[in-house]
Amino acid sequence: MLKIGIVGCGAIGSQICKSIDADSDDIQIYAVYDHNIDFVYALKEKLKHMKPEFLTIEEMVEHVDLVVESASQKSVSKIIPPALKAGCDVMIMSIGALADSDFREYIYGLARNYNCRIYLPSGSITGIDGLKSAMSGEIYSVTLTTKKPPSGLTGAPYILENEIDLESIESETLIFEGNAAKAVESFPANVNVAATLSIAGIGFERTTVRIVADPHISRNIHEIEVEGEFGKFITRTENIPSPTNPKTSYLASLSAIATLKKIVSPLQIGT
Ligand SMILES: NC(=O)C1=CN([C@@H]2O[C@H](COP(=O)(O)OP(=O)(O)OC[C@H]3O[C@@H](n4cnc5c(N)ncnc54)[C@H](OP(=O)(O)O)[C@@H]3O)[C@@H](O)[C@H]2O)C=CC1
Ligand SMILES: O=C([O-])CC(=O)C(=O)O
Repeated sequence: MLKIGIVGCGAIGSQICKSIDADSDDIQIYAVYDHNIDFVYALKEKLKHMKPEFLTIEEMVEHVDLVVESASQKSVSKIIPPALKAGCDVMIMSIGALADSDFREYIYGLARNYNCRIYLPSGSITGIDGLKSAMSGEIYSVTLTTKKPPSGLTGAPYILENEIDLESIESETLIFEGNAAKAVESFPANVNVAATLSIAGIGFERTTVRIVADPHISRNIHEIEVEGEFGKFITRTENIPSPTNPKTSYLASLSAIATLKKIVSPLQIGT
């Protein structure tokens, strides 16, 4: 039985709990934590089989095998180092926090020293399997084009700093183009997938990101184009947003659940 603790009980954390509660004999939600205490109690009430404890990160690492971060980029530095130092594996959803190369190397070092694993789910994109395979040869370019309804970009630092009036956008508009390092810093709650692509592929400096606001779409669309020695692939994922957080696609939660199930399965499929 894999005992897990979840920090962050919003769209992704709640969906993980509900799905594991409904359908897993091999995984136990042992503990949950969110700084919105009401969210935690509301979630606990919805679970039919499991009765997770409400524990802080310092408390939960004493009991669980794996800690899931589904909170925010800022929370990652508070959650992941103590979990690894306590010998827990970790799964990170706010992958943009790993754009900081010093922090990234620090947690890779902790994982090596404490013999732990760091899981980074594919999230709301498709094509990570192909990119990982292609990385065994030379890659020439990786481009992510993310298209969201303007409302899905509200509150992003780049939007605020550049005083972009999202409500006045009437047609498909390119809002940002740059490398993944800058994209993740500018849109921390929108393009964690750019960080996932960078880590799986050619890095934050060489991965290109385009962010488009389109008032005529209701889905979060991620298009990925990879060119390399192998040839070229293109993926396009049209994501239904999570009902409780339109910035987050439902597939991101499903990907976290699939990663947990993969950990406890004897069958490892895909690259
Ligand atoms: N890898 C991927 O493909 C994807 C990653 N994400 C990322 O995953 C993370 C979770 O997403 P989602 O579930 O939609 O987010 P939500 O905002 O729906 O839920 C996150 C919850 O965690 C809480 N929280 C934030 N910081 C802390 C902290 N330090 N300690 C305890 N609780 C905290 C939040 O509270 P409050 O809001 O009050 O701070 C909120 O209740 C986000 O960072 C998001 O950007 C999202 C989609 C795809
Ligand atoms: O869920 C999505 O569509 C993508 C997202 O928010 C992220 O990568 O942070």
